[in-house]
Amino acid sequence: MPKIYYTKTDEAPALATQSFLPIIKAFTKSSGIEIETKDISLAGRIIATFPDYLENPQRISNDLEELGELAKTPEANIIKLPNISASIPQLKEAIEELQGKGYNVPSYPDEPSTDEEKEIKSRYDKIKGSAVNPVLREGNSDRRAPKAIKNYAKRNPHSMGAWSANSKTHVATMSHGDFKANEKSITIPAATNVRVDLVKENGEIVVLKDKISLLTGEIIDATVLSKKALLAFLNKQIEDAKKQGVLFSLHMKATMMKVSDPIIFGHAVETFFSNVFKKHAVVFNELGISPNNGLESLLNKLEELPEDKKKEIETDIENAIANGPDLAMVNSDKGITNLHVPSDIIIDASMPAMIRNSGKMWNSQGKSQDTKAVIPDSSYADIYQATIDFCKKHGAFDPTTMGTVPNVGLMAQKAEEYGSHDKTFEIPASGNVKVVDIDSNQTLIEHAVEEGDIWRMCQVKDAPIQDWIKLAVSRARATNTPAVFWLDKNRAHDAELIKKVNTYLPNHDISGLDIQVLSPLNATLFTLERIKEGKDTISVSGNVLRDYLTDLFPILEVGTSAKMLSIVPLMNGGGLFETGAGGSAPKHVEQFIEEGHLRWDSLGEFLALGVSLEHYGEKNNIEQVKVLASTLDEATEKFLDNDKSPSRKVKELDSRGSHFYLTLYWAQALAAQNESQELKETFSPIATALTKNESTILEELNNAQGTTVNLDGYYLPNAEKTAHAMRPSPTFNKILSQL
Ligand SMILES: NC(=O)C1=CN([C@@H]2O[C@H](COP(=O)(O)OP(=O)(O)OC[C@H]3O[C@@H](n4cnc5c(N)ncnc54)[C@H](OP(=O)(O)O)[C@@H]3O)[C@@H](O)[C@H]2O)C=CC1
Ligand SMILES: O=C(O)CCC(=O)C(=O)O
Ligand SMILES: [Mg+2]
Repeated sequence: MPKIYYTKTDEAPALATQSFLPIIKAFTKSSGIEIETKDISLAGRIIATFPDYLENPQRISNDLEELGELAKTPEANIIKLPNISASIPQLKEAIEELQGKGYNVPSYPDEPSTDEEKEIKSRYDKIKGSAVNPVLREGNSDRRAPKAIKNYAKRNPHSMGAWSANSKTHVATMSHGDFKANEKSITIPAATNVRVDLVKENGEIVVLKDKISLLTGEIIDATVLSKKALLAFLNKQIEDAKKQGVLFSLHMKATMMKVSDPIIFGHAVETFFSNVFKKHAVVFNELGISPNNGLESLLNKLEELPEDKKKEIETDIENAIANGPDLAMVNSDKGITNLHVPSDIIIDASMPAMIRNSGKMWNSQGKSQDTKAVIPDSSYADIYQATIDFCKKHGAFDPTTMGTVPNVGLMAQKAEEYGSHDKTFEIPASGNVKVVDIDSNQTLIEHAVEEGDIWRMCQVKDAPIQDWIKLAVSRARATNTPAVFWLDKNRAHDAELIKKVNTYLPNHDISGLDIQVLSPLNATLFTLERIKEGKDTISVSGNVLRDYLTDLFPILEVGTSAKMLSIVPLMNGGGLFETGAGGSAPKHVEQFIEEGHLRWDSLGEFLALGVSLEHYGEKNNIEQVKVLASTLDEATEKFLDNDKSPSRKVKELDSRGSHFYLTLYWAQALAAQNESQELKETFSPIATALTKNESTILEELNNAQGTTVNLDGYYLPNAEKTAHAMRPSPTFNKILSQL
């Protein structure tokens, strides 16, 4: 019997899983569906990577690798919850926690010197950053707000901060010397292998990458960000933020862009605290401080110093903060700034959250303030500036009337920038970087570089591009909605992609469809005008814009991307069902531990399960499973109608209570339907018992709130304690156990 694979991840979604997965298993059991859990949590991935360091019973299989292989098969049916894409500080915390629990995994070597340390670092580097999604995403992305969700948002609009035409909020981005400015791109005419060389000024050749295999029709592009230009830009923005009295806030994707963006983040930290770094250069060097890991890691390292030295540096840091522009805060109560941890402010979620909040972020007093959003590379920055300008002119969007913007995203097989980690280099010495065809020895792309510049190469294969264009046409057709390819003919990579769009679109029936190609800026303007008028527009975009737009529009339209349907039709016929675009919500865990209330909204999981069951039923031609899917859809609609999403406040309905209501409505829908007698018989008594015990169950769930919760760990919480904490209603558990 084929299986459904459910992923064990991290933080809030992992907690929610402890409550929701037993429900899924109970409901699918009588239909013979086996739900297998695969551990792709950060802790799980670390443990699976170092079997040779562990005792036998501690070893676990490499579930991510297995799922990655499975994703390439027609049998794949995977429900993927958000997981931590770890920055180095998070990775180190997780390692420390595991070591404290008796796992003898090695520490992360910051500056590996021996071969053994280099090998350890290379294993950790595969776990670092966004290491899960690109492995599983063997298909392109189809993310949208189902009608029921959109209707719910129209009836129950989330709060939207008002916009003033006088807002000083703006985007600051580089005008030259960045990735956008230096991009070069070509389409490969016939399969070949290339190498990346750095030819130093003295003629010496350093091979940066010895072999990259390319397929016929693959688009490659390479570009470089100038360190000098970046530093000049950052200095200017820090000064300007202070002059204008706005918050300085850096927005990056240090997780998915795990090589380039931590370096850029580090330059921002070092520039902001330039006097401190200059004055204490020797000590910092001795302590092995890297600005790329952020201010928090720096402050932790200071603990190793004698008290007076530590105090002196801390005072210098405090002075730098006091003398600089106001810094945007991640947590003003705890004094955590935008520059503390590279993965705290992630552009896809943080920019829309700011736009939703009147264009303001939080300052150190916990008050909201106009902001300079610093997005160093200009490739995609103008979509945010355009949205800000639009809000300044027209006021905030109105969720009760606005249209929707589904996305079809080019993502498969590590497409574009998000697959560039292994081809991104901080340049060790000035010279020229060349992409050289190994067979012909011909240089395909060349850039002059200086020491400290960041050079990178991206790839996107032809088959995923064809699949993406097909998916765009099929979504446009299915919904009769205009589709816009967000591509800039003046950008080298996009120009190559536009050629493909022009080649492959005629392979499809596009009669009567409105399909356009617009630059990201014009596409933003076109789309914003339309959503304001209540009209829908499909965005068809590359991988980075997929990521940005599937938070931007959902957050404006329905309050959070966690409520989105996120399907990845795998290119070999399987299905990967992601749970909205929401992340792993670390703040939710904090609240749960402090007061026993989990505000994680599992709508994304409900929707993913619905499409996963539908896929299962259709693929295996099992009517009963199709009924499970359609009744789950009904239950989800009722869940929305009755507003049973978790509240933000303790002692009110939380994730566990919301799961109870979904269960109740699902059981009721199964009891009410007549397509499957077997399901009707199985679920009628369950529906009756749940209905009868509603108030008892709610009371039991509510009583579990209001006190601190000890899960005995963050990255690897105690399984029993977590399961116990997430299933505190004996009445509910007993009813489920009857299935
Ligand atoms: N697909 C994936 O695997 C993804 C993983 N991530 C990872 O998640 C972590 C956090 O990323 P971050 O950028 O902060 O984004 P998050 O989406 O986790 O957090 C931003 C905010 O969005 C709201 N939110 C997100 N999901 C939900 C939900 N299901 N229910 C209710 N509210 C929700 C929360 O708001 P509030 O606090 O106001 O309740 C949350 O604090 C990182 O490690 C990141 O790498 C991020 C994106 C996707
Ligand atoms: O993989 C990650 O780090 C984040 C993924 C993400 O933000 C997305 O796909 O929307
Ligand atoms: Mg995202």
